[in-house]
Amino acid sequence: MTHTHIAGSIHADASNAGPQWLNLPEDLNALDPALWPVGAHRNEQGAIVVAGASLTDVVAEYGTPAYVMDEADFRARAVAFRDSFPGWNVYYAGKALLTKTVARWVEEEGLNLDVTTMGEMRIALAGGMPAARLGLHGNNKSDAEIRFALEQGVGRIIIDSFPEIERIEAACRELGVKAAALVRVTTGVEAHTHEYIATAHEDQKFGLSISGGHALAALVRCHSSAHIDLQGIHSHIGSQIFETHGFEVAIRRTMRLAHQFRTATGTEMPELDLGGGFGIAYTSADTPMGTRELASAFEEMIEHECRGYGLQRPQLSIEPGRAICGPAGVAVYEVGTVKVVDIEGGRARVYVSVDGGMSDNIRPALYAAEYSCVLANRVSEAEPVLCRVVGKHCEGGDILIRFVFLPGDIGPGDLIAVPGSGAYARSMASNYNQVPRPPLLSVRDSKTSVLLRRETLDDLMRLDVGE
Ligand SMILES: Cc1ncc(COP(=O)(O)O)c(C=O)c1O
Ligand SMILES: N[C@@H](CCCC[NH3+])C(=O)O
Repeated sequence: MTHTHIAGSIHADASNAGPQWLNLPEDLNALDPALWPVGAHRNEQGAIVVAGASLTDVVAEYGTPAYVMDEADFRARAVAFRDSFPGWNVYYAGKALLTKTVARWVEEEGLNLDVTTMGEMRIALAGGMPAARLGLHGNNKSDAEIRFALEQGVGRIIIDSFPEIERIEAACRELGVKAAALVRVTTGVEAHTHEYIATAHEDQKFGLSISGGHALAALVRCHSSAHIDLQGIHSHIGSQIFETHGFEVAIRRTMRLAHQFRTATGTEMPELDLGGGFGIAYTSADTPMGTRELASAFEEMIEHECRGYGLQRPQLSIEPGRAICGPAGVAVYEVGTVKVVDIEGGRARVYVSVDGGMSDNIRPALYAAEYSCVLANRVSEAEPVLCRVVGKHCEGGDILIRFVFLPGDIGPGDLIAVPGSGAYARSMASNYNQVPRPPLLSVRDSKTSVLLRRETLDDLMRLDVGE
């Protein structure tokens, strides 16, 4: 197959250089190890290989779009958290990506699992995660969810409101059990991330405010409840965070709250859960922290606060999601069209359309999240061209990658692969435009397994029970 330079004379000159953070890569065929599953490389034909499987072979069998997870990479990242935080409870946040198999990997690597809904509880249990190792979150848990969690013996419920305390007490009374619980608090931290994924500033739906006094009132209320076994304080400041500063403020405020709780009740708070939110690299401009670096920063901050208040070191917990599954997953798409569009200033933009889009990755549309991609089925020596990768949906905002340099001979039938697609892509996927959701495949020692099969039009037709 010959590859024509469809993008014509559009070169990576200054006027088409894209945003400041985007560097012109020295080698467009290279795979930045900061973005890709460990060991990802190109084979002799130039195709990308993940965990021993070439993406061209994988899509020849399963089609595109597809999410491809490197099982060993996922497990290694889970183990890195487990081993970097010895003595801590590490809960993998299932909202980032959860299937029965993923729950099994998490269980086998000795992590616990954070779930948010009946669906997540059911999948986690079906995957063999013991109920005692589940933590149930949610700002609007239903009675059915609370009851199910208590019946199954879910290890802890993270309480998010006063009405929920009453609902839990009522269910406990009925079932004759006591609920282990933490109270999620709002620390007022303005995490440096997108507004929609920052969760500790005051004006949002999660948790009970420390500054408003609701958090302490809820803790005291739970402490005195005959039906609740209060385990601790929970804080989650947001997601895709790169610095420790926000966590430092959260630790200071939650430890002061623990001190106030001891003053009010004479009891030390047994546990502090700092939530998740640890950022990953989606483009080469991102610089996430390592797990050991995070652990020692947190340990130091907590020790400092404990010393200051004369508190014992509480049991500590974290809930990483994205940082475990995100970099282990790659999304593969087939290019359908390449179009050069004139834009202002006599410039042009190259639109590369792929066979997926906002239905399989809503993050760019929802959070203006940046991604990167490379040509996946071959190498190319063509000149780099600044491209915009878009999906196939009826929506102008259906943009997967706003700015990326791709070889100028990219064309229909080529594959592109998007690293960092293991988190919040399949788990947030939709059927917009009646598009069936892609399969989730995992590769281990060159062998590919299906974790979630591709949805079919028959699946969609079966849901439509109207006349
Ligand atoms: C309570 C809670 N814990 C953990 C997480 C996981 O976050 P991340 O995937 O960014 O680590 C989230 C999501 O932001 C969350 O809401
Ligand atoms: N879903 C978000 C993160 C927040 C999810 C959990 N509170 C993302 O894709 O980045």
